[in-house]
Amino acid sequence: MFWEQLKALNLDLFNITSIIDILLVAFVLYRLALLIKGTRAVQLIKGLAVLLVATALSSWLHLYTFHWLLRQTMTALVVALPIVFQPELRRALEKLGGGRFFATPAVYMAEDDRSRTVQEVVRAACVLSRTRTGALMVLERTTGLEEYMDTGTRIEGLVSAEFLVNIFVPKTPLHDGAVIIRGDRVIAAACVLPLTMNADIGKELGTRHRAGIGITEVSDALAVIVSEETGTISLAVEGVLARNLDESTLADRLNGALQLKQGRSLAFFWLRK
Ligand SMILES: Nc1ncnc2c1ncn2[C@@H]1O[C@H](COP(=O)(O)OP(=O)(O)OP(=O)(O)O)[C@@H](O)[C@H]1O
Repeated sequence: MFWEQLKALNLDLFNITSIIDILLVAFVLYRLALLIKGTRAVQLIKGLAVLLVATALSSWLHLYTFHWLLRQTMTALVVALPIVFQPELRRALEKLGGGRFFATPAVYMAEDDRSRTVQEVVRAACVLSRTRTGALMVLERTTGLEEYMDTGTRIEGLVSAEFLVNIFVPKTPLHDGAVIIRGDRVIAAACVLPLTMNADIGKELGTRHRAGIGITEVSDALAVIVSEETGTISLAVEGVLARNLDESTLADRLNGALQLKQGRSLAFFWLRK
């Protein structure tokens, strides 16, 4: 039936294969873009694009010596890149082998699973707040946070409030640093995050809050911070810190921020389901 419809549309096998080909390439490029977004590989790709354009232009304008110089630089880069980016390449290959290339970020999860994750994170934050236990929980959205996960200890356990509370118990091995959550999994704990350099942030805020804000400046992640000193719960989004949140406000904001932005990657969302 489907086949006949396609024939009626005058599409031959070559065209169908081409469509599949294009879709596959688009899918792989999209996943790669997600993987490198927010990492130092982005700068590298921008640099390479500039070099490529300059090489093409120099050839077109017959600037032979300059063109020769650029070509030599490109050749040297092809040799140097695998060495410089060895950790990133290894990580990408490990992911591919471990099936994590296809892991689902929370924004692409089914509504029920996502709200369960939010519920558990909020419950953990409230318990930690009551007991004045310092905590930093990062929820990955579309930017890959692999490089920060690698600074901590891999866990890959299902998110639950009890589990999260347990991680932040003082003097236990994983309590220092941040927990990073992808979808419904705690991927890593004791992770080191970049500190914000924003001078406008209150002097009373220490490194936990600065690290929480910092990660949201270099990625689209969300950071839930519980203060050890005051027990207050804060949420950092896109470099902005909302402080003193109560349970329902935190849940609303997390749910809102994790919802798939309208019109964004709906085809991919469908693929994930
Ligand atoms: N770069 C970082 N990445 C992740 N966690 C960090 C980082 N720097 C500090 N931390 C965490 O923050 C803790 C220190 O918090 P600090 O008291 O300086 O911050 P704070 O913002 O004042 O928070 P609190 O209100 O809980 O005291 C460290 O023990 C560590 O767990």
